[in-house]
Amino acid sequence: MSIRVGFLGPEGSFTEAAAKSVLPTSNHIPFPTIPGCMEAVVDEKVDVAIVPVENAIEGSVNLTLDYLIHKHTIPIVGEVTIPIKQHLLVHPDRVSSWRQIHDVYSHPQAIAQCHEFIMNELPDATIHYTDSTSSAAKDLKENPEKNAAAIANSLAAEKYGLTKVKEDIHDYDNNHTRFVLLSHSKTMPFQDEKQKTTLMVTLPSDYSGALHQVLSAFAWRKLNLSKIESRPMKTGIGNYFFIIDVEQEMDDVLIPGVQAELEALGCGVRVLGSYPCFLPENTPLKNPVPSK
Ligand SMILES: O=C(O)C(=O)Cc1ccccc1
Repeated sequence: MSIRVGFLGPEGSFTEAAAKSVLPTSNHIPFPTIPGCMEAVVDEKVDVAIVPVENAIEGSVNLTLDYLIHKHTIPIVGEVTIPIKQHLLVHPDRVSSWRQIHDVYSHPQAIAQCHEFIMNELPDATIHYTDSTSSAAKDLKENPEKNAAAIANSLAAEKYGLTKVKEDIHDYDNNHTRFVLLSHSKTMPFQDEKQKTTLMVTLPSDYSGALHQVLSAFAWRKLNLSKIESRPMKTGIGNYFFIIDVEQEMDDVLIPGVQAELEALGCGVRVLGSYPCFLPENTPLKNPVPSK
């Protein structure tokens, strides 16, 4: 039986593209929201959920991080990173009059990735946030009377019969999004050379130099970190969780050693997952260095 993969839908979202790049032969099932997608794993409606976690222009997807930290402890079992190209889509009847549109609909991350474009080209338009880019596109198809545009990808344009009036409207070229796969089943049918382990760390209160000591535990073991992010514990100003990505898989010595050292300092440590990182072919993550 093929794996049931829940993704942030409806069809035509970037998350669907990410899901199909890493698990092409699975049964892909759309869910309207990021929390809904995660709940589907908890309720065993799907075997894996795939949700966006970080964008190269806009940074972390806080809804995903907070849900992972506060609501459900579903292990991260994989990561996939894909290029993101945002386009301005309108109903075919509005192609020649797109500069007169009143409303722009999209996911908050997409709106933020196209902030300069909107400011320069559609300064008077009202912004409306949607649960996904594809739901914005679907809504335009279903309501052709709206004098509006959606920001979404080519798949959504095709799927919902909309016209791309401006292509590649994201403000920076090197636009990528990282998605995580969440599942209670440990093995996923893909492998990659690159592995990561994500830890969530809380610091003891009133302890000077605590974060420095946390980082030292990784540094002297020569464990490379690719990301450190703080999120509020939601218990009061100044209380944070630190989410730390280590560039290696869980082992028997080094990461357990970090964990023991941090716990001895009074920190709380939770392993959110140790997983392979999938990069579809021809996905350079950085702009090429210009030749002299
Ligand atoms: O809304 C989508 O299509 C998503 O999959 C979330 C998202 C939004 C913007 C950039 C990358 C992913």
